[in-house]
Amino acid sequence: MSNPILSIEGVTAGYGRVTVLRDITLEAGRFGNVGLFGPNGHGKTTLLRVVSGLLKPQSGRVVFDGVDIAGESARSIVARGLIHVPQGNRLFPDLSIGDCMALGAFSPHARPHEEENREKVVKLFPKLAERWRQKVRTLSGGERQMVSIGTALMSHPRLLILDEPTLGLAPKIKDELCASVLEISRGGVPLIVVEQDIEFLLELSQQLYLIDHGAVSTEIKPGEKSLGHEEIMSMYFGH
Ligand SMILES: Nc1ncnc2c1ncn2[C@@H]1O[C@H](COP(=O)(O)OP(=O)(O)OP(=O)(O)O)[C@@H](O)[C@H]1O
Repeated sequence: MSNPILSIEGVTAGYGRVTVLRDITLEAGRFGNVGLFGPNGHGKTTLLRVVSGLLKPQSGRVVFDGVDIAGESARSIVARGLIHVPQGNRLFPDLSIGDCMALGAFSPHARPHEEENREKVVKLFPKLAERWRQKVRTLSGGERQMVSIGTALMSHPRLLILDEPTLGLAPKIKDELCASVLEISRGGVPLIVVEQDIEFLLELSQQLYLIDHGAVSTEIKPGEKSLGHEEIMSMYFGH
C-alpha cells in the first residue's frame, strides 16, 4: 500500500448556477487503479474535468503528488504528468498518427522520454505503426481510440485518466482495447477509469467509487468487500 498520488477533498463543482458535484472526496493510486461508475449524467465526466483542470471547482482541493492543483491550468496539470483521455476521441482530424504522437510528447517532462514511449505505444498498438502517416479522419473508431490512448502515453503519464475508453466499440475491437488497457496498468501507470462495462471495470480496478447524483454514494476498497456483477447492478438500478 502506498500514498495516494491524487486526493480529491470536498470538491463541489458545476456549470454556471447548476451544481453537479457535491462535496466529493476520494483518492487514487493508493491501492492501484480506481474505477468510477454510476448512471449517466451523474457527474463522472465533470469530476474528471475538475481533476484535469478543464473545470474550476467552486470549492475543495485536488491534491496531486502533494500539491493542490485545483484551478491550475490544464496545460500545467499535463506538465505534472496527470493525463486525461476524454470521452469520444477528441483528436485533430487532419493530423497523422505520427503527428498526434509528437504532439503528445510536447510537454517538457515528456520530451526526454519520447523515443521510449513511442516504442511502448507501437508495441501496445501495432496497428498504429502500420498506419503511422495516415490521417486521423480516415481511421476507424477503434483506431482513433488507440490514437487517443497512445497520445496520452506519449505524455509520459504518472496518472492516466480514461473516460469510457470502450464506448461505442465493436466487441472484437473492444476486447483488444481492454487487453491494451490492462497491459498499460501492468506497466505501472495508475489509472482512473470511468467505464460502463462493469466486468471490465471489476477486472481492472482495485478500488471502486459509485458516483450517484454528484456525490460518492459507495466506496469499495480492496479487502473490504468483494462485489460481483449482480450486486453492482443492483447498486446502479436499485433493488
Ligand atoms: N458544459 C456543460 N454545461 C452545462 N451542464 C453540463 C455541461 N457538461 C455537463 N453538464 C451537466 O452536468 C451533469 C453531469 O454530466 P456528466 O457528463 O458529468 O455526467 P456523467 O456521469 O459523466 O454522464 P455520462 O456517463 O453520460 O458521460 C449533467 O446534468 C449534464 O447535463
